[in-house]
Amino acid sequence: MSAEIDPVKLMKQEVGKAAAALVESGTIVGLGTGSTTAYAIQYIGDRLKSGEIKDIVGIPTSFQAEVLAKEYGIPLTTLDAVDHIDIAIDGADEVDPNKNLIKGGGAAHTREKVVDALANKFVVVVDSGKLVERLGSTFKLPVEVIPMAITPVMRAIAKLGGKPELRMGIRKAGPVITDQGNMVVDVTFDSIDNPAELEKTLNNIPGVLENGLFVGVTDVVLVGEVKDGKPLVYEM
Ligand SMILES: O=C[C@H](O)[C@H](O)[C@H](O)COP(=O)(O)O
Repeated sequence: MSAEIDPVKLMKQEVGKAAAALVESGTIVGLGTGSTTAYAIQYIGDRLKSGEIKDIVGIPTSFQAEVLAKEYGIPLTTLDAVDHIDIAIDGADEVDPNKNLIKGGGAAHTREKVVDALANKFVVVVDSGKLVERLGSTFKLPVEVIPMAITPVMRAIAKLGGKPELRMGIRKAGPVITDQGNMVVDVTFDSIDNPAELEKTLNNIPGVLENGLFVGVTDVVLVGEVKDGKPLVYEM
């Protein structure tokens, strides 16, 4: 009897492989965070190992991406050592029809925004369950906040009409702590009508480091889908 293959895992694998195929020899590659990008990192490593591509360097967007890149043999560098990024590959929690995103489900959105926004080509990898008509409809908006400002920031967000919740750790007592040593507030908004404006408004609250709205940054969205039991990838 053959074991059931998880369709979501299959979509993530296929879309990760499709994104990894876009990486060319001699390029600087932004390495995103999350379970979908993890497959892209794995396949980039496979292509390097097989000699299909050579001379690439990665810029990780998180501790997780750094660990995976090392595991799969991708040499790493930092933003201090390069003057551009050719391509960045990263996941998302929601994608709207204008290719705007909510990111930060893994609390990595601050570094991701730095790297993804610098890339000449920013490729988003998602399974079809992440596509939404309106941002905020299925996922709470992550906001990274410096710890001493957590109470006033939550108050300010509530005044904007959001319902903020401090993100708590799983198998760790207390709040989630980001790679920068900060906390994350997940905010429910009844409706995000103007993502560009909300992105700026939230970042303007003293104590907010960065929020998970990525507006006007994406170049390509690769979507993984399973149809009749078979995985397929298309560009949105
Ligand atoms: O902070 C995490 C990132 O923004 C991820 O790229 C995002 O949460 C999507 O992750 P996944 O591919 O695991 O759904």
